[in-house]
Amino acid sequence: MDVQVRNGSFHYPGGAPVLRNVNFEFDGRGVFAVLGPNGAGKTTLLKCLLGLMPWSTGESLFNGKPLSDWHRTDFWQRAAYVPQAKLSNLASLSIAEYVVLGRSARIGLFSSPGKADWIHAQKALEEVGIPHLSRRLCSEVSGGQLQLAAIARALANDPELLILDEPESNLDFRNQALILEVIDRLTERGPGVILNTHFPAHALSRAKTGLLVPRGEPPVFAPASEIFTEAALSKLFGIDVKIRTLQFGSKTLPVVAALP
Ligand SMILES: Nc1ncnc2c1ncn2[C@@H]1O[C@H](COP(=O)(O)OP(=O)(O)OP(=O)(O)O)[C@@H](O)[C@H]1O
Repeated sequence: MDVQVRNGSFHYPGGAPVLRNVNFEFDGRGVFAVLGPNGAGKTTLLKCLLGLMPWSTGESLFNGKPLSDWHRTDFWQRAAYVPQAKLSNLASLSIAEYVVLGRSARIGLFSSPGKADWIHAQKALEEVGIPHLSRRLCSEVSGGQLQLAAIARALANDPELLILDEPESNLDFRNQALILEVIDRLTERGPGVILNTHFPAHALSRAKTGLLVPRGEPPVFAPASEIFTEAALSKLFGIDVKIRTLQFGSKTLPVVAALP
């Protein structure tokens, strides 16, 4: 699904502007990365993009159509959003029940999930490597496992567009790699991924295009090769950043270091 933001700006009621002059386009193929320091407005940007909070000015368009013209159910059958992990009020659900909720936009308002919905949920749990946790309560798994379940919940919806807000932040080294693998498999099959990440190496290794979100300045939209550079990242984070590549057989992996 093609995604565009035109002239987006946002301020909380009575507050200073958090975002201004947000302009970007993602063709819905591969990975689009969002990178910036804490508090710059990346989560706010994702919420405004998806209409979960209203842009103060500007608009989001999906497949060229303003979000306001989309039927909500139609939109949420195609898009899935994974916010930063929170247990909230879902603690009493099993992981399988939590994941099947990802099918909500495809299940009638007064209907219960059918066999096909449970199969989708189980497949999604397998995709993120935690099918064995399906009967466990959400309150009985770790923060990282809950994060994996949240991603499974989004995958259960078979989205065309997946929006991930810091999906790796709660995860150990192995599970971070697992999520990147899931993203790779997914984007090969078709769905596009918008990835808000605190890991420049993840943005650098996956994204074709992206958005740098500095604090208090308009975001910079450009091809990854232009914005995920030592100079741009050093300026963005206010610290000397060095990028090197490591070769492992046929794989080239970027390594990004911040030098104090
Ligand atoms: N409900 C709110 N009311 C007022 N200000 C808020 C609210 N939520 C967030 N903010 C402020 O808006 C700014 C942007 O917050 P946001 O969560 O979008 O940043 P972020 O770039 O996603 O940060 P992080 O990388 O730390 O997750 C911050 O300065 C934050 O303090």
